[in-house]
Amino acid sequence: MDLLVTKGGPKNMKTTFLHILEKKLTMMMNTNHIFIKFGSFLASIMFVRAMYEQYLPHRWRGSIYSFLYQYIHRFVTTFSPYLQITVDEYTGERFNRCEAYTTIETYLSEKASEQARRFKGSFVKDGKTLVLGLANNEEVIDEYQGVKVWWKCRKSVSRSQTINIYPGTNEKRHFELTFHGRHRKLISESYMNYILEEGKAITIRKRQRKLFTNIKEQKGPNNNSRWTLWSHVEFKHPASFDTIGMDEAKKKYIMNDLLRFSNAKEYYAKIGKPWKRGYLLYGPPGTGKSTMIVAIANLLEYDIYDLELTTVVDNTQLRRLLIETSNKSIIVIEDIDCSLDLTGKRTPKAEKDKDKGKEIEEDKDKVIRKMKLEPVGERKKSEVTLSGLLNIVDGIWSAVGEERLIIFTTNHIDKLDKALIRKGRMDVHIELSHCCFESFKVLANNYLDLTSHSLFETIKTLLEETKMNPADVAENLMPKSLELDVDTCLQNLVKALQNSKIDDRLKEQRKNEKAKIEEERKAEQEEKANAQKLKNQVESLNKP
Ligand SMILES: Nc1ncnc2c1ncn2[C@@H]1O[C@H](COP(=O)(O)OP(=O)(O)OP(=O)(O)O)[C@@H](O)[C@H]1O
Ligand SMILES: [Mg+2]
Repeated sequence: MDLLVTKGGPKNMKTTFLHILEKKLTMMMNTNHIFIKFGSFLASIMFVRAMYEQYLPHRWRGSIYSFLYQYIHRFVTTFSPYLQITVDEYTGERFNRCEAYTTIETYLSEKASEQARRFKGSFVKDGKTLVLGLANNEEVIDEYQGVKVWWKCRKSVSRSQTINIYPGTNEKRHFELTFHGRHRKLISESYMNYILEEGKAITIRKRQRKLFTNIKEQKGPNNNSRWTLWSHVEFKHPASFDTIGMDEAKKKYIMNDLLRFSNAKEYYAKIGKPWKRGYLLYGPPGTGKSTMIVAIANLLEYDIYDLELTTVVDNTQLRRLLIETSNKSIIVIEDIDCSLDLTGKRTPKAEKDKDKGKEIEEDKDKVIRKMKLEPVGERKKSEVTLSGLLNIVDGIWSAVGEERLIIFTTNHIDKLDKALIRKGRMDVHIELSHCCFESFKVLANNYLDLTSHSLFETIKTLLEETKMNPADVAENLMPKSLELDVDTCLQNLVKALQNSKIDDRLKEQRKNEKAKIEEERKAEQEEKANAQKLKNQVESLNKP
C-alpha cells in the first residue's frame, strides 16, 4: 500500500503521525483479516451442514446432535463456576414417576405462579382445581439463605424407533438446578431437603381431603393377595369450632391444644415421643362428639379414618389397617364401648346385653346400626381384643408415621378399661355434656343469627332446670318453614324445654315410686323371712 506523507513541520511530529497512521492501517488490516477468517469459517460450517443434510442418514442425526451437545456442554461446564443437579421425572422402572420430581414440581409450581410467564396447567382435586406448573424451558429463580439458584424444566424427546403403547412416554422431562459451586454443600444437602419438605407440605395443603372407612378384607384372584382395606370419599363437612356449642373456655383449651400439637414436630422429637396424640370424647348421645371430630379435622386439615372395629377380623388386620393410614390424619373409633368387649374378646354388644337381659335403648340402637352393616350369614365373631388394641396404640401406632390423632368416643366412660384411657394413650379427655346457656347462645347464633332476645332469660332458667342435649336444642331452633320466624323457633324451644322438665319430673316421680315399691317389697320379704325364722325357732323349741 502506498503512503503519502505530507512535507513540512517538525521531524518528530512527522514521525508520530506516520507511527499513528501505520498503527491504524495495521488495525484495519487485522480487522479485514478477522472478517476474512470469519467468512471462511462460516463457509466451512455451511459446507459441513450441507454435507450433514445430504449424506448423513436421518436416524444418525439425533445421536450426533446429542453427542455434540453433550461435549460442548461438558466443555462449557468445565470452565464455568456453576454446578448443576438434574432430577429426572422417571427413574428405575420406566413408568414409576420419581417421587422427588413430583415434590419439586409442586414446590416450583408455587414459585412459577409468581415469576414465570409460561405455565403448564393441570387439574387436581378430582379435576376441579387448576394447578399451574412450570412450562418447558421456563426458568424460576429461588433464594435459600441468601443464595440464588436457578431452576429450569427441560424436556427431551427420545429418538428411538420403538413404538410405545403409552402416549407421550417418549418425552422425558427433568428439572435442572443451577447454583454457584461455592455453595455446593448448602444446596446439595440443606436446600434439597428443604424443598422436598416444603413440596410435601404444599401437596398436603392442596390435596382433596378424604374420609376413609374400612371395608371387609378382599382377596385377590389367587385368594391370597390383598387389595386395599380402606375405601374413601371426598371429605366435605362445614362443622367448625365456631359452630360447636360448648363452654368457651373449654373450646379455647381444646383448640390451643390441637394447634400446639400440629406445630410441635421439633418438640416431640426433642422429648423422644412419637408425634401423636390421643383424645377421648365422652358424654351422652347428641352432645356433639362426632361433630367435634369433624371440627378438629377441619381445623387441622387432616383426613379422617373412621375405623369400624366390628368389621375388623382380628388384631393382625387391625395392625394392617393402621399401617395403611397416612400422616396428617385422625383415626376415629366411635362408641368404643360398643365395639370391644373390654374384658377381653369383643362380642357384639346386643348379644351380650340380651344374655344379661338389661339392654340400654340408646346402646342397642348403636349396636344394631353397626350390625346391620354386615349380612347375617357372613357375621363372624371378631377376634380383636383389648390387649390387641392396646398393643397397637402403644406399639405399631407409635412406630408408624407421624402427625396423627387417635380419637375414641363413648357414651359411658365408666365402662372403659382404665388401661385404655390412661394418659399417654388417651392424652386428653373431653366431656361433652347437656346444653348449657353458653352452648345455646352459639346455636341460636348459628341457626337464627340471634345474639339476644327477650326469651333468652326464660330459656336460661329452663336449661338450668332440665337436661336437654344440644342436638335436641338445635332441632327445636331449626325453622320449620321457608320463612325465618325467630319468635316461633324460640317458643318451640321453650315448649320443648317445659315438656322436658315435666318429663324429668315424671321420671323422677316414677323412679321414686319404683324405689318405694322396691323398698316395700324388700321390707315385706324381710318381714316374711323374720316370721319364718321365728316360726322355725318355735317349731324347734316345741320338738320333744
Ligand atoms: N355441641 C354441639 N354444638 C352444635 N351442634 C351440635 C352439638 N351437639 C350436637 N349438635 C348437633 O346435633 C347433631 C348430632 O350431634 P353428634 O352426632 O355430634 O352427637 P354425638 O355426641 O356424636 O352423638 P352420639 O353419642 O349418639 O354419637 C349434629 O348434627 C349437630 O348438628
Ligand atoms: Mg356420634
